[in-house]
Amino acid sequence: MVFSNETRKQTIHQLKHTELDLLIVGGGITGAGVAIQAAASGIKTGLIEMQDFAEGTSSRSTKLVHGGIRYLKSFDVGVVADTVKERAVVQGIAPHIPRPFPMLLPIYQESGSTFDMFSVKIAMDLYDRLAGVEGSQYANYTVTKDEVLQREPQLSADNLQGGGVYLDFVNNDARLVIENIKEADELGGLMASHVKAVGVLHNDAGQVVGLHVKDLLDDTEFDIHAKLVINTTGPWADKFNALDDHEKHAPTLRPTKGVHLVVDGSRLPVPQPTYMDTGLNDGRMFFVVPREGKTYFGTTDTDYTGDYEHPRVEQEDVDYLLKVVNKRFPESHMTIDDIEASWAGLRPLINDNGSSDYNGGGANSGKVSDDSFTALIEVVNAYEDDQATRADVERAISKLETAHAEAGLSPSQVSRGSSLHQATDGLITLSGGKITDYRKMAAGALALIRRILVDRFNVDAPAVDSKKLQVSGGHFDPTNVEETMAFYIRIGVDAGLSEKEAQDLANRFGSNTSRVLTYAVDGPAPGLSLKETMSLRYSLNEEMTLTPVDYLLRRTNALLFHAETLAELKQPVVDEMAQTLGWDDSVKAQQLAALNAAIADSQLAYLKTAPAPVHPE
Ligand SMILES: Cc1cc2nc3c(=O)[nH]c(=O)nc-3n(C[C@H](O)[C@H](O)[C@H](O)COP(=O)(O)OP(=O)(O)OC[C@H]3O[C@@H](n4cnc5c(N)ncnc54)[C@H](O)[C@@H]3O)c2cc1C
Ligand SMILES: O=P(O)(O)OC[C@H](O)CO
Repeated sequence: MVFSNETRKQTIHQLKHTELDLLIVGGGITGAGVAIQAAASGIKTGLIEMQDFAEGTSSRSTKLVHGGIRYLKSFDVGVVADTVKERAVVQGIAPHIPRPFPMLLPIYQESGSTFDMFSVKIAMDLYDRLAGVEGSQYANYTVTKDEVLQREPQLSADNLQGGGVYLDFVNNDARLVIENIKEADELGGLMASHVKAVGVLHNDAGQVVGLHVKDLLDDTEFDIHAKLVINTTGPWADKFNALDDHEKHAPTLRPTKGVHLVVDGSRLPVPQPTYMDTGLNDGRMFFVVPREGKTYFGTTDTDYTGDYEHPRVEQEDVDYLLKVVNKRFPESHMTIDDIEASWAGLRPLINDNGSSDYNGGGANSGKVSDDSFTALIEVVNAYEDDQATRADVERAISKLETAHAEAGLSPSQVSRGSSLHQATDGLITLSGGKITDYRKMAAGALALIRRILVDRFNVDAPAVDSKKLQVSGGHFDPTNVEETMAFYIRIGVDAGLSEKEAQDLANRFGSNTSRVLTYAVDGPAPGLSLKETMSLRYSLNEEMTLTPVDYLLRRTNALLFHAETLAELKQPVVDEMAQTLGWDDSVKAQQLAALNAAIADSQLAYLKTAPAPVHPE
């Protein structure tokens, strides 16, 4: 049991009895990126995640590693420059995960268009230059209206001018997280899922020295002591900071919900990822992405104040996305009954203007939100009562210096930049950003963490080159992906798999494939194929997979892109997990019920069976 339910018990024991150098709270891509770099530097690192790893936003993205070409329109060149350069870095450290897949950008002449044929070429040239792909096989080019329709004959031809084609990457977001977490564990990090931070510990000097946490698997509570704590809780960042009763953390997040829907590829056949204006003059662009015989499309971008752990797809989200897809693909006549799966996630957008050094500020508008204004007044009052320092006031003012008109920005206008901040009690918060620039965000945080460790604690942790720090499964030459995959496919076939099955495992597990193949020496588990047996047993023993939903949604994506296999797959998966994890019948029944609920939610059963709205005559 390398990274499993068994080893989790030992990890919890160590977290209780070790003073860490660094405690990370939040096991999405941001926390995972910090964990792998900290552990690689020899920093005594712990990470706690209250759900499954990646169960928050980092398994609910558009599953792209991309620079956000549309951000060029709002001159957020800083974010684009950071993220588009990071595409190649992420591919280099996780070569079995992001794959290059040129994007088609159809251009329509209509009010509110993001680009026209002239500006799209400028944007693509800038995008390529920032990414360093000019002159390569992936250099961008424009195509005529006929060429666009040749590629996607179902696209509406009305006002279609032509299109652009430029490089971006498709990604497996949840897999990228778990591979970082596994590597951090391999490097000595203490990684624990289903542990929730419920309080912040301070010493007599008012400095943060750890967290009070709850193991959600057995409801026990305990303290974890650490020299430094970093908040990487994404959309929850303000909620977590509110636990810190020694500090007045101004709210910074403006979470917006984004929804994706999945249909069979035959219902919406696109040969490549396609990105275009919605055509509703709402400032939104819209992805349509082919994946494993399906097509998914999205997203919405709406302010959100609901349940952060379970953001739901609502009728208005479905109506919006179907309206857009039926406008752009008028022959598809898509309805809710075509939807096979769906997911909703929360963007951790930074509402205030105190973005990190990674991002450009916005035009100085002078207008600020009530929250920011109140926070400033409170810190000035505290200063006058000798409860805050001059630095606190200066920090609050600096947050307003390049103020966006926060209240005036639509969700899609808010920068996708990141923020790195240390409060006076020492608590560090790394928030915002995207999956694509997670490595760079973490590198910035590690530079701060290493500086504090040496200045305050005389802990001198060596820097690592995070651009070469490969994740689990990614230990091979990133310039040789096809040949490496061919090798793992060959050994998979030798182990009794079909070519297709071997390819699936090689794509999923990369350089770990050799270990995966050892997990079915005694043949397939009852009701499972040899491939599924290998994959499930490896995932239970080496990927901290604790529930059927962990496996079918986040470790394999079957729930999203292979809905037709679930009826046959779910019971044998639950049976094999029960066998391995020692579940009694009642636990088994609970797990099967939770899986059925997750499948029903993904398939929008609660909307499909809802009575049709009664329209007044
Ligand atoms: C619809 C949509 C589409 C997107 N598409 C893309 C894309 O294609 N490419 C891209 O690069 N980016 C994309 N993004 C942005 C990207 O998904 C996010 O920036 C990124 O996933 C945020 O990761 P995170 O680790 O900061 O947050 P999360 O992944 O949400 O992780 C935070 C974790 O903290 C945990 N947590 C919270 N409170 C506590 C606590 N008290 N104790 C313990 N744990 C706690 C949560 O359970 C959660 O797992 C998209 C986002 C959305 C919503
Ligand atoms: O935040 P947006 O609007 O750029 O949308 C996120 C995309 O779907 C992929 O990053």
